[in-house]
Amino acid sequence: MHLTPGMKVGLFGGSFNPAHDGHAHVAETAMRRLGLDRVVWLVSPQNPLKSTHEMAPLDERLRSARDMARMVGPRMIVSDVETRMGTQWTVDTLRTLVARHPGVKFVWLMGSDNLAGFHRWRGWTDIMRLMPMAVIARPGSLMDSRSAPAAVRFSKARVPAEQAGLLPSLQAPAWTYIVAPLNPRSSSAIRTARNRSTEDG
Ligand SMILES: Nc1ncnc2c1ncn2[C@@H]1O[C@H](COP(=O)(O)OP(=O)(O)OP(=O)(O)O)[C@@H](O)[C@H]1O
Ligand SMILES: O=C(O)c1ccc[n+]([C@@H]2O[C@H](COP(=O)([O-])O)[C@@H](O)[C@H]2O)c1
Repeated sequence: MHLTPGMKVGLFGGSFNPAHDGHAHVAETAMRRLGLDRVVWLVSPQNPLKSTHEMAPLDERLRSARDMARMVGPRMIVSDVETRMGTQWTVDTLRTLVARHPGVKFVWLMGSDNLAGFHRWRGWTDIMRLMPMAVIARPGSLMDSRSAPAAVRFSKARVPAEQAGLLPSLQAPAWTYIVAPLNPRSSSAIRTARNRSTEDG
């Protein structure tokens, strides 16, 4: 992936099983609100906290992410770097990318459902100290964003959403919670609908 020093780059990890317009919404919202030059869709070999059941092969998920990212625009990059690195842990991925791309201003992007369980991720406090983070609100997980253990632990590092444009240039830990217009799509709902239509017919 071609990134140059000074670029503001969102890192957007996901299973993308399959990709959908909720993902496009996260990438587009982050790009606009944070003023990002690029968003890298990191297609995960396997989320360590998710079941392997129903996980489509990587090639299929990469294709799905590429099709959706193309619709967002030319600033999107879809990457299988985690598979090539042989890691499924975000903290390892982020450490490697920071080391490989000196001077790039990275921001970790995720939906608000992941904020609730973020304290169960390996090395989560290290992730918070590695790069700023932007959380995009998602229906069904609109818990008070102040009550997640990660939000409590890093409450002093929270930046108001109105100042999200500053985030890529801030020293970590720094994070924001963006309540954009909500998008209800989920990969699991798409898989359920597909399975139902196969059974029906
Ligand atoms: N509709 C949405 N609104 C906000 N964030 C979303 C939305 N859909 C996915 N995300 C975020 O995108 C990232 C990747 O999500 P993922 O690929 O697991 O899709 P998913 O729809 O959550 O999948 P599943 O339903 O199988 O759990 C996660 O950080 C997730 O929170
Ligand atoms: O590193 C971890 O402990 C960890 C635990 C859960 C999820 N993640 C990452 O979070 C991102 C979103 O995952 P998912 O399955 O919700 O799309 C994806 O990049 C995963 O690798 C990472």
